Amino acid sequence: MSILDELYATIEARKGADPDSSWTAKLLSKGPEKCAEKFGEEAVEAIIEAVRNDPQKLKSEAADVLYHLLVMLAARDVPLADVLAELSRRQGTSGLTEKASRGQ
Ligand SMILES: N=c1c2ncn([C@@H]3O[C@H](COP(=O)(O)OP(=O)(O)OP(=O)(O)O)[C@@H](O)[C@H]3O)c2ncn1[C@@H]1O[C@H](COP(=O)(O)O)[C@@H](O)[C@H]1O
Repeated sequence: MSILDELYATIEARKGADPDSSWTAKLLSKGPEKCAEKFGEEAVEAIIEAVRNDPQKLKSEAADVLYHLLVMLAARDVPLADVLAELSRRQGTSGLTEKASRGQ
């Protein structure tokens, strides 16, 4: 099991837990829209560090982005396995082919 699988399982286990007992439970209790908003904030923070070219801070912000992506997926009951399967499906196909298949 990868660290992402383990983290997703931990996040899933926090659903319905006492919001005072865990940051994840508290965030999930605020609903999927709040989880999405939080993901957006963390993504912007990562973008800022990438533009500033601060690799140490970018590493930390990227970890926050991954964590909040998993919380957002869990909040909408989208299994991490489905996202990984989609990435697997795309393996070996050109990014240009992928873009064309979406009509872009
Ligand atoms: N990876 C993380 C992780 N990354 C970031 N965060 C939290 O996400 C929050 C985001 O930081 P912010 O400064 O934006 O949050 P804030 O200012 O406190 O909140 P706002 O008022 O801005 O909404 C911080 O409080 C971090 O602690 C995380 N919280 C939990 N995890 C993982 O989730 C597991 C379960 O955590 P709990 O649910 O807290 O037990 C942990 O063992 C970790 O592995």
